[in-house]
Amino acid sequence: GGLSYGFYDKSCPQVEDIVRTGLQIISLTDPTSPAALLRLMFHDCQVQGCDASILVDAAGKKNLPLEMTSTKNFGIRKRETISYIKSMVEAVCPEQVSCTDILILAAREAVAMSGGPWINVPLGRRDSSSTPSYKLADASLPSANIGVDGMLRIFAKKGMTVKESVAIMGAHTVGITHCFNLLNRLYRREGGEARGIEPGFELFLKLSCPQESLTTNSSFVLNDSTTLAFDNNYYINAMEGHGVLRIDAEMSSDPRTAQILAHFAVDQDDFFRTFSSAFVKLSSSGVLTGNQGVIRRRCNAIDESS
Ligand code: HEM
Ligand SMILES: [Ca+2]
Ligand SMILES: [Ca+2]
Repeated sequence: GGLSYGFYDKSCPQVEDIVRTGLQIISLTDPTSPAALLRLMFHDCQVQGCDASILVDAAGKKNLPLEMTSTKNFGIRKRETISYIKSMVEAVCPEQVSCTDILILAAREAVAMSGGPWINVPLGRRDSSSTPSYKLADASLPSANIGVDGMLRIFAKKGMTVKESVAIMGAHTVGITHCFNLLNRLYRREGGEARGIEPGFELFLKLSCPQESLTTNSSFVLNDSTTLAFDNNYYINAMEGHGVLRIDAEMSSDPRTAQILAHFAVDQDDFFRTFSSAFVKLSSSGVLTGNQGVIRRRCNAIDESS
């Protein structure tokens, strides 16, 4: 509701091209940027809706602990690239395009640029004029050790089918996981034996993330074996017991998700189609439109006057 295709046709027809160019420049300097931007979109939309709240830096007299200080946002990277693209957009169409739409378009380009589907997204989102505290982020973002139940609940709230929920998890076909997020999975197993992990792969994860490394925060493993390519390898890996996170692994044995996983592992086209409809649902959740919210001039700051 409130979003439309071609929203900027009159006010900023160049915006989609500018975002694409910006992302090409950003990925040349760091080819892992597309993955970071895709996760950034999810973490923004999950907390107070898609409203660029995650981009705001604490500043001035309102130096509050904002959502970025939540440990659930550990590993979030590349927030500043949205401000960079925003400045490119402002130079051509000042005060027309929201930071939120730029973030969604950047995530869309991130998928396409990595070899995934090109997703047609409706636009017209506005930016929040308030930012939640870290407490809302703590409560709204999934824990790194979530299982199938919790995952399905999160995406059902966004109107996704089970198939779409499995498809949106395919975002883990790109990017990395820091060892910090594997602590519970590898060394503090409260629920007993891990499901869906092949012993050789578990050994590999433990060697990549020795217990001592978990406090240093910088070591990581790849989310799938083709970490820069948006493909269906994530599902093939998960079927073989090579899922990195608990959710990546457990979907292969849960009766609600196993067959969908097996299907995406052999049908990349259907994965792409289903991912696209799931992406539109995720990126349209809890949005501000019309006269709600603002169009920020700078993505990382909320003007005291507005
Ligand atoms: C229940 C759902 C999910 C859980 C529990 C989860 C958990 C995680 C965790 C723990 C990481 C590792 C972060 C790090 O250590 O730096 C990660 C990475 C990532 N996630 Fe998810 N995720 C979920 C859903 C999603 C969704 C819906 C998307 C996007 C549509 C997404 C995209 C990504 C991407 C692209 C990365 C790699 C980020 C990078 O390379 O910096 N995830 N996820
Ligand atoms: Ca948000
Ligand atoms: Ca991949």
